[in-house]
Amino acid sequence: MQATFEHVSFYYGKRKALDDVTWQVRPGTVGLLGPNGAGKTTLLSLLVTLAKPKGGRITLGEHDLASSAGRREARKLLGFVPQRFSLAGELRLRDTVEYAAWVNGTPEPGLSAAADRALSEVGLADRARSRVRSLSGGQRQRLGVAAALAHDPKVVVLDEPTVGLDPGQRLRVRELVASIGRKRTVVLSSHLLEDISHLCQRVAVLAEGKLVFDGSVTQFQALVDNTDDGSATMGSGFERAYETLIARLGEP
Ligand SMILES: Nc1ncnc2c1ncn2[C@@H]1O[C@H](COP(=O)(O)OP(=O)(O)OP(=O)(O)O)[C@@H](O)[C@H]1O
Repeated sequence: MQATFEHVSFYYGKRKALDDVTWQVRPGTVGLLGPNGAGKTTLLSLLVTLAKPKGGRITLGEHDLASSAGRREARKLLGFVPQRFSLAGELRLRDTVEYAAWVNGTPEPGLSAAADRALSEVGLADRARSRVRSLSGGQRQRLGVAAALAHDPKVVVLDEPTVGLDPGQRLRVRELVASIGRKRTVVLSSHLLEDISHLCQRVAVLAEGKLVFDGSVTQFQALVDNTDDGSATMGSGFERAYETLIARLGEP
């Protein structure tokens, strides 16, 4: 499933958060990078129909997100794990995921099966009857992913899914995102270059609301000067490519 942004702009009041963004999300896993305030969350909010662009056009598959009918149909195809979400501690995991499936249009007779499938996909099937409040941070994050998967979306959008997790939990969530990406189109925003380099086939970089890079991981890594043997800079080729790109933006 493909999503297309054509000359998309977005403002908060007079503040421009996205500036003439033209971008194609193709099947596979794409990583969205950029400094703080670059516009990543805004871009994802537009993609998942939480906000409407002030200019330009977004389509998901054949659905134009400008119309309410288009947004309604697109929502059935989209799963979203926001940067911050709250869960009701008193609810059991299965009820939480069933509710998410229902909200996203899954018909009543299929709710229980949908919840079981999603909980099993995130490795929480054995906790289906536990209360949400008993979960660890990593498990809560995986429950959020289960809620986003419950209606079996074709495109899954994750905003900083590993933030605040310890290394073990981060690895588990990363493995989960990798497995989701084998079956679905995934858009992943993360500050952790390691997450992106491990999981993504393509990379998009936003800076000050503009899309300043869109290409394959190989093209991204080729941004590093070939004559640079890396001895002067710490970090992987991926990290050096990102640093090179951001440094170039600051040049006159
Ligand atoms: N609700 C809002 N009202 C006003 N300005 C906002 C609002 N949300 C975001 N902005 C501004 O829009 C710009 C883009 O913000 P956005 O949150 O999309 O960036 P981001 O790349 O996701 O940042 P971060 O990495 O810090 O999460 C920033 O300058 C931010 O201050």
